[in-house]
Amino acid sequence: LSDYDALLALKSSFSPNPNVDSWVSSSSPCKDKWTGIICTRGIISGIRLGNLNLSGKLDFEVLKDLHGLRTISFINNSFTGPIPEFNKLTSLRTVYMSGNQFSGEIPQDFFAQMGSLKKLWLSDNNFTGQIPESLTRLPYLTELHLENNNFSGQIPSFTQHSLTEIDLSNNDLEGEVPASMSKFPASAFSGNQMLCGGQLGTPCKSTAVMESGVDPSAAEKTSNAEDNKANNMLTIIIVAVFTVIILLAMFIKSRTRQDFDLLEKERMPEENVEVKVVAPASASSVHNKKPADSSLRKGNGSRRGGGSQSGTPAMIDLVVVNEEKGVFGMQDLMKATAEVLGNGGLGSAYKAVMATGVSVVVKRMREMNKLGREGFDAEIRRIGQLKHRNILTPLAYHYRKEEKLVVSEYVPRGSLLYLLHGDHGSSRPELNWPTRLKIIKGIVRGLNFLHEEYANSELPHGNLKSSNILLDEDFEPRLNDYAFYPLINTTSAPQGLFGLKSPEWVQHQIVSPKCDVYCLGIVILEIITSKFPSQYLNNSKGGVDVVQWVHSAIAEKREEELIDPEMANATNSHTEMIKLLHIGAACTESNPENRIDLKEAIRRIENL
Ligand SMILES: Nc1ncnc2c1ncn2[C@@H]1O[C@H](COP(=O)(O)OP(=O)(O)OP(=O)(O)O)[C@@H](O)[C@H]1O
Repeated sequence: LSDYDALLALKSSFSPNPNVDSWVSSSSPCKDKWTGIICTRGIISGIRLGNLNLSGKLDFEVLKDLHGLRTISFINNSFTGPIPEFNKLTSLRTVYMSGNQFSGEIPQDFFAQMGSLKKLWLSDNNFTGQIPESLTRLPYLTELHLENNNFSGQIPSFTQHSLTEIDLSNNDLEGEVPASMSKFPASAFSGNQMLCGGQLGTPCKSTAVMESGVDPSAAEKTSNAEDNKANNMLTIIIVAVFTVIILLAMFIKSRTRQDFDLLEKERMPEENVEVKVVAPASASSVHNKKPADSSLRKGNGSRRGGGSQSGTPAMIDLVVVNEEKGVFGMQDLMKATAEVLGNGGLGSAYKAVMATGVSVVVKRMREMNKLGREGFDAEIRRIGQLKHRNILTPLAYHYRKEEKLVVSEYVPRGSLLYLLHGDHGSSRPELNWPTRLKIIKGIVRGLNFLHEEYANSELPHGNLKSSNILLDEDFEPRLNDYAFYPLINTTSAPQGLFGLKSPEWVQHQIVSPKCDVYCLGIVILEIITSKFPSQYLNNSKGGVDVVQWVHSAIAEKREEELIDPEMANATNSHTEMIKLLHIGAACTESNPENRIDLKEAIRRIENL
């Protein structure tokens, strides 16, 4: 369906109404300003038909091809029936359906494909049944309004940090408000008779009492002895719960520090013990330049490596492979304030701000035993020597058989993934075309550098994706987590490296530098469309299949639809954007034989 056919089909799905008389086939939705249609440079980005006395049913499936559509609002009308299938529109960011007469249960997985959804308003309707659990898995959800309905059952646990506004008041919800939602005020839950928990001031009865189905008024009539027993049980449970909470809080507080502690505690007995340490040939470690393969006495005095007491033999804790940010050791990391950044396919990442003011990221790698200590040392040392403005060079590493650390400079603006899809509130920097083009050019320059440095490698980068592209203050990109293919255990590599999500690996386990070109294509399409690629997910649930989308749009000559509406005003640059979409498509050809090579992609991009 063309845009205009799609809107006319939507119109015919609800009852005739003079308020949408401007929607007629002889005119155009954007140019002729159809009622409620919001266009951003010729692309339909919103439908706002609130307070227009509309009624009947809504068929949203007909809007499936409106790829620029981000917002729909039908508030305060008289629509009836079950929840309309706006979940077929997987790119929607805001949905306002409050103040209608929608009714019935919402399927639990209704929102499973709506990975971009940020704001959902379904308040003041007649919905029943449980709150759909799929809402708890929407990564960018910020506002959720379900108040004044008849939702029942327990509240599922919303753990998203993005969620800042929630209203579940005046429903029939029951049970305990999940602990993860304690930051929300009592008013968010009021008017639910059977709800209990901290902020409501109604302590919950013990599970045993609730599950036994005993009516509280009947319980009151039971003997004093039973009351006392129940009260005692309740007290024990409350005390236990508080103890657990306090322990948990203490544990979380000390967790990050412990994480670092663990890294160097080799679980040695307390008495002095001889350990063999293979000292890297020219390591600039904090214990500087030990002779290779030296036998070092390790005891209580020197257990906590990183304290570089001169002359004290100690285990080599942190091997500095690049001194650009100075020389530091494990103890400096241990003294640092640390925070968890995330958990990726290769391991978890922590930010640590050291006493010197230098901020670093420490990444714990789990599955890197393919080469052994010397091989690992050689590879990281080699990476540590790389110098290119679009490459983030690691600063140091720590080696243990069961776990490795790689330390890099912290890049304050964070990743391209966060810039494109993160929740920035109102402070998200404008992502105009020149900025996006600059980012893409920086990425290919960095990638080209790696392909030259690792000309003999099967997979020079191996893990190119938006979370591994960090941006400095001027939006200059720096590639991260590259050249790990030779290090990663064979069985873990497909899970850990995005390069192995290329079709030739998935189908035939073929690895080549062209896998990096495929990843580059995904990043290009992600940057132009601002869509989260489904290719980044392991379960193909959520995100947008940008490859399929671009290939079909090109075949049908409707590439304009893919361009992020935020860039719609840059009319002079649309030709360039479409050229870049074609380059992205050529990079993501599923057959590597038909895929352009990196040099060709770079030549075309540099010509833009
Ligand atoms: N040096 C850094 N500076 C700033 N942010 C960083 C840095 N390194 C990683 N991050 C961010 O920390 C988060 C977690 O990183 P991590 O590398 O663990 O996950 P990932 O990139 O999603 O997966 P993978 O393990 O496959 O690389 C990501 O959002 C990433 O962009």
